[in-house]
Amino acid sequence: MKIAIIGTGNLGSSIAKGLIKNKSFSALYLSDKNTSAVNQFVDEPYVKITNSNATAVENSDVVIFALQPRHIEGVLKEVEPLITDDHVVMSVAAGFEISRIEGIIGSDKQIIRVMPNTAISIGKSMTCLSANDSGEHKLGMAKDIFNQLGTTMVIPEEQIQAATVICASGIAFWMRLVRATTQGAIQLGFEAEEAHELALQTCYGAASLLKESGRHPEAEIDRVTTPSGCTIEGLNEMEHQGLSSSLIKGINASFEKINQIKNS
Ligand SMILES: NC(=O)C1=CN([C@@H]2O[C@H](COP(=O)(O)OP(=O)(O)OC[C@H]3O[C@@H](n4cnc5c(N)ncnc54)[C@H](OP(=O)(O)O)[C@@H]3O)[C@@H](O)[C@H]2O)C=CC1
Ligand SMILES: O=C(O)[C@@H]1CCC=N1
Repeated sequence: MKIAIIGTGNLGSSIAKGLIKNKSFSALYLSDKNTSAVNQFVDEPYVKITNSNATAVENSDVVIFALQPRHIEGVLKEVEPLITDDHVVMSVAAGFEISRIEGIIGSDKQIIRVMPNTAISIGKSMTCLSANDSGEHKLGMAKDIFNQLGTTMVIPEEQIQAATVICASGIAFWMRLVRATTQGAIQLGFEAEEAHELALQTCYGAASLLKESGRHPEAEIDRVTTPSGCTIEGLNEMEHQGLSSSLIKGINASFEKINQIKNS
């Protein structure tokens, strides 16, 4: 499989890193105006780094557009004459709907919207996928690619905005919680590095326990909260201060913003 990534910034370079780690391509073209984020891969076998989006498209089967919403339209117009019926066009651009891509390259082209997060660089992304009618039969192939880089879920396109908030932005929300826990641990007397390790491994343990046990978070919480103990004291204070409510409000604010991006 010959893959091109156009736009190798934060997310494009993360996807490249994950793909290179897995060696899951016969050629990987990485195209950007400024390739500094991927120059580290210059000696990797079958990886070609270029400033030419056209070269990347012409030499690939799958083209992943990892551009900011304000740039994707111009680049799609630039390479549109080179996109054939055999290409699978993937876009990770937040808020940029399949109908807008179809409006530029045609609804007969195979198009898949892909919404990963930056953990794709280490093979731990939650990646949501949606296709247009022409691209529907390529969803299996897309799942094969992205299952090597984490977990995938095929969803209707109407839900991609929500998935962007929960999974793509969501990784930042979780990191902020880790950071806040670290700050609390420092206040309780740990050195910063120790505090970070304590917070991180505890967060990792919580996610792993839920994933492996399949149990509801509240069932696991019940196993931690000793009656009249310190855990329920802390949890109740957090809820009095609006922990769950503030997370849900943040998720809704993020969703409102992405809908503004969609309509701009
Ligand atoms: N970052 C994330 O975690 C996630 C991002 N997304 C979406 O992915 C997209 C990319 O985001 P992100 O990686 O953070 O953005 P970045 O700005 O980091 O990356 C975009 C890259 O595209 C380059 N670029 C701009 N114009 C062109 C062009 N004409 N030809 C080739 N390359 C060009 C930019 O160069 P320059 O900087 O010089 O303009 C930059 O290196 C966005 O649409 C975002 O919504 C989706 C999920 C998660
Ligand atoms: O913040 C953003 O708009 C992009 C989309 C999701 C993650 N980063």
